[in-house]
Amino acid sequence: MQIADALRLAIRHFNAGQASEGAALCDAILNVQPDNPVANCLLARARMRAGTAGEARRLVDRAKRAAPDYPPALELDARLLDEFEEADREVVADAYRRALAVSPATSALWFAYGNLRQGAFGDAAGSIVPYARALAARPGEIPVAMNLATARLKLDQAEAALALCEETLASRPTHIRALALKTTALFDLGRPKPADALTGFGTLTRPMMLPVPQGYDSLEAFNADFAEAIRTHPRRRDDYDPNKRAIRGGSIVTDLLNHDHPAIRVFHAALDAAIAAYGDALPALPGHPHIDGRPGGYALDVWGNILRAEGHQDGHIHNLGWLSGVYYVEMPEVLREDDAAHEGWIEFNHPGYGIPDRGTATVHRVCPTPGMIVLFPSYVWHRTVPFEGAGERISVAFDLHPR
Ligand SMILES: O=C(O)CCC(=O)C(=O)O
Ligand SMILES: [Fe+2]
Repeated sequence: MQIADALRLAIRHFNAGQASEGAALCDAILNVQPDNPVANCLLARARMRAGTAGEARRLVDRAKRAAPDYPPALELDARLLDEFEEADREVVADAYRRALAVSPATSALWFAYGNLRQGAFGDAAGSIVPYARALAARPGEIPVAMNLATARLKLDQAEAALALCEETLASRPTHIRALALKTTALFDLGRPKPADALTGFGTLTRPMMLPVPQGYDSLEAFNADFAEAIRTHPRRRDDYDPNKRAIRGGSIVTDLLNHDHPAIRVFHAALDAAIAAYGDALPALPGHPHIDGRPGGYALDVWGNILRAEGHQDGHIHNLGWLSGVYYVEMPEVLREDDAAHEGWIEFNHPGYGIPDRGTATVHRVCPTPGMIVLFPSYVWHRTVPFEGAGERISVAFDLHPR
């Protein structure tokens, strides 16, 4: 087989998801032509996908030496520096600029460069043009539109942010991030009424009490067992990635229900009952994205949070859910209904992810008590207020993933 034919076949394999066949062909080509830039880059991309970045780096460097302006080599070089090698942000920025000079119509490169400006550089203004170029190359690309809307909100350009949200919602009316950013844009623009209608405090966002789980006389007795189950859970850990979790200080328990403990078993049924009661009480609001987005079935993702003094949750939303909620298991002494500082409370409508709170949002707060469950659409921003003093604040949060 000619080299050119072998490369075509390798590309066909990769495109069909047959990575090992594609890689075997690239290996064979590189045995004959070790510097072949196409084979080196194809294989490097496969290695990067598989997470073996060191191997990818060796292949990319070889491609770059053989063909310094070969666009895929420059693109892979930038992505390796950015995503795997923890390179200095200036080095990464240079690499993206070099890659963009030879591939000025590659949406993914502009998107990645915009994310570098907004993220590592904290330069929202510098991310606008890259995101706009990304959208020009791929109109309507939702992740780009959402990151651009986020940058617009940081720059106090709520009108432009709102337009981006509406554009996304036109094709995806229940898109969680678009609804969250839209809420903030509306508050920023001094239009609290439609924003409040999205949050629906008292109807869509509301506290209720958990029905007493089977086999227990009271929520108090249940919470004592449940707290013990959470504290001793085999997946309790402190070493979570702060880029992936909103919790600051404290421990988490992932996949909480997946552990054989009597309190966990009965909690699941009580939670399902509470969710069903929430659904039964939902108002008829035709055209409302939370109501229209109600799924026929759902899967539960449940995790635990153990916070100590000064621990808290930054403002966030739950991108994968339809409905989210928090059940309160054990609260420190300091939490009180009459606390003007709201220590340890949950607060709604303060945005997160670096989006400023311009003081125009309708902030709702709930003082959690053990046995309480607070439910809210997954697009409603929420955070917790840090608290001082002794004791642990144990909550169990969950998402309903549409199915
Ligand atoms: O503990 C709380 O009040 C909030 C928890 C939360 O928002 C979460 O775990 O996602
Ligand atoms: Fe949350």
